[in-house]
Amino acid sequence: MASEEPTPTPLERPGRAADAAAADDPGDRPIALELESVTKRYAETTAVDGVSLSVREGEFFTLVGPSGCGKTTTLRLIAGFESPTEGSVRFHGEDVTGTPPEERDVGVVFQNYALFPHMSVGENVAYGLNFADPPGGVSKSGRVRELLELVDLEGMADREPDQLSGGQQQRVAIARALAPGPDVLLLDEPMSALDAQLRERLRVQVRAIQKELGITTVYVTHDQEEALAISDRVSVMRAGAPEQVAPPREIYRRPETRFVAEFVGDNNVFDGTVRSVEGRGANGRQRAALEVGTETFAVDLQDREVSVGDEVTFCVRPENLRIGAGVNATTAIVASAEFLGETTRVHLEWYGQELLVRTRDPLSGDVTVGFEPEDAHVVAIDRTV
Ligand SMILES: Nc1ncnc2c1ncn2[C@@H]1O[C@H](COP(=O)(O)OP(=O)(O)OP(=O)(O)O)[C@@H](O)[C@H]1O
Repeated sequence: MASEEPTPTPLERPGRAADAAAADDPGDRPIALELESVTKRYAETTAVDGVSLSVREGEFFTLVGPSGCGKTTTLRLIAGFESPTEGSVRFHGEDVTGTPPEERDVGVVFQNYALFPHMSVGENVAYGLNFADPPGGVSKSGRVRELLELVDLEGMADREPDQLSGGQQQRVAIARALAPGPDVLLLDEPMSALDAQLRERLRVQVRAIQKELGITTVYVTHDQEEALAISDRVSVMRAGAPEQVAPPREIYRRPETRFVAEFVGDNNVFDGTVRSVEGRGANGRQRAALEVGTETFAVDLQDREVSVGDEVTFCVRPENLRIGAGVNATTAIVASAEFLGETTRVHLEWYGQELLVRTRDPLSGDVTVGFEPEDAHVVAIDRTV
């Protein structure tokens, strides 16, 4: 008799949220939405280029990348505002490629709030119901009240949108998108119109709302720091396709390509040639001696296999470049410094290449920097054979 039970509202989805919370690894949850080999072309431009990805139930999944890499188009393909030139979109295994947006059970939040200025906050949220009855058998006003409570705007129903701050307006837009109890929430750069402080506060609130509802969420941003802070998994996109899809820590610590290494956070990227490969050290990993210009550095290979003569690209995060360190030591010249409060970001000149290092103490002149072999991460190998 399940079909006779009222549809649960998102606020009443503790089962789903609890299930999602119980499964620590999002990889254990069923797939909520999937793109398979999706391409979108506009005349000369290929906006999305053969993208395959899947998002699990209750997952917060972020598309991040530079301007024009296809983030918004990917989101619009999921929403149904665009149809793919090739490929298919599936929700819970069901093909929705030809299904119009209003039949897809998605709530969408755009960058510019898009609230109706002549309607009150409460009327704006109620509009999200699209004249349908509220889910869960609650009254329309009850539904508006519970949504405003969810987004921390209780008591604001009678205000006009222009009496609210940008962050509050965006929370009204989120409440409106959630009103009909959608299965999936899609957010396209929802914070880019806000100042830095508001953005940081709103991203904590958005994550809390998403977790409370356990709602599958796809989020678009060009801000890599925001992507790392808010997501379960991140897809770093480049030229219409994902370059790496992984949890934030993995994206940061183990970027798979030079592009990801350079796009996400500060990094020092080196190109070297393998001169020798040592056996496994105490940590069980192989270590290579890499010639970079006139220097030779010892680099842990983690699980990568290299041969003598291979060209290898590796990176070392600025916080892992140690001043005065004895291991892998080399000399660089201080070019400039930016005081950031907790730390200072120092730009060093090193054989025509810029290196970044983070320190607490002021630096000047010539400095010795080094890094531990295990703090280097190999991002690409160009084999000689
Ligand atoms: N309706 C359209 N007609 C023609 N080209 C389009 C259309 N929409 C997007 N494009 C092009 O497709 C590419 C991807 O655009 P998209 O908006 O998806 O990128 P984005 O990563 O979201 O960029 P941004 O961060 O600047 O919003 C761009 O080159 C863009 O100019």
